[in-house]
Amino acid sequence: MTYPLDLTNVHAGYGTKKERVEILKGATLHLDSGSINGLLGRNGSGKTTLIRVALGLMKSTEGSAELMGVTAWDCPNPVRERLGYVSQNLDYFPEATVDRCLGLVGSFYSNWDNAYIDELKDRWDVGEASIATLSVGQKQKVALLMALGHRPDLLILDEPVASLDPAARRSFLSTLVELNSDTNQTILLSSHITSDIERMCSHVAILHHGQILCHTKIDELKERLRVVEQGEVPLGGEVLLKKDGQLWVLLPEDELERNSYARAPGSLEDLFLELTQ
Ligand SMILES: Nc1ncnc2c1ncn2[C@@H]1O[C@H](COP(=O)(O)OP(=O)(O)OP(=O)(O)O)[C@@H](O)[C@H]1O
Repeated sequence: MTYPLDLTNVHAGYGTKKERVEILKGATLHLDSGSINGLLGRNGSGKTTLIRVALGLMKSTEGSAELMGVTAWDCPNPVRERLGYVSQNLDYFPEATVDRCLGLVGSFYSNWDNAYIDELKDRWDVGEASIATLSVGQKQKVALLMALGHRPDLLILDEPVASLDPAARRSFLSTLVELNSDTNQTILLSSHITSDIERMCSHVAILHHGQILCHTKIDELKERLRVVEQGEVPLGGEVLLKKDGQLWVLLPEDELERNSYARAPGSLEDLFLELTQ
């Protein structure tokens, strides 16, 4: 099966052979086509590093990273054209105006949709100014426009809404959900705002200690996660974590009614904090 993004047992880190820090230690993540995935992890857990490997900007030392079935590191241009990416670094073309900047990026793509960009500019209230004079939130909007104009099949966003005000954040996130339902676009979005992830994503992936602790539908995670004693994992239960002598397990459907299991916290934020403490 070919996934838009397929990471298997990825190891990656920084530094020289002598002084190396391993950040990803066997991370595995397969994104289903058309899914919207929130990537959660504590500060410094390696979300940006995982995104760099996924995009072929950084080479893994072990494991494999594939985009649409081809190795991310050697990804050919026709596959790259199907990607959209917004990084945390927003200092693109500071001397250019917004339109000049969008025009330049658009000229790289044969399918750039100017009408769509104009519509989004109106919707997000993006005016004409030189990039250098924009606030961080305004720059973030321009970066998002640059990533959306060619309607990519896979959109990877590294904390895209961190600097947007609540109104702009909602508007942007609902545009993403619309896009996804119109075009079956696959989205990976890292964010610390768990309520946003809960509201707009179908799936959540939690990165912890260099591995993807779980990657599940959010509803299922909230419904099926229970704490069980050692030796009590039911058949078909998926152990996510061992903590304080207990196991955090995704129960199979037919075990949900048993009362002997302690229910995990209800909100994604509480759950994330519990899982990664
Ligand atoms: N270019 C680099 N060289 C050396 N170390 C780096 C580099 N980039 C990141 N790191 C280190 O790798 C670790 C993971 O960083 P990364 O940016 O991937 O985490 P993150 O989960 O995206 O963090 P945040 O949520 O704070 O944005 C951190 O300890 C960071 O200091």
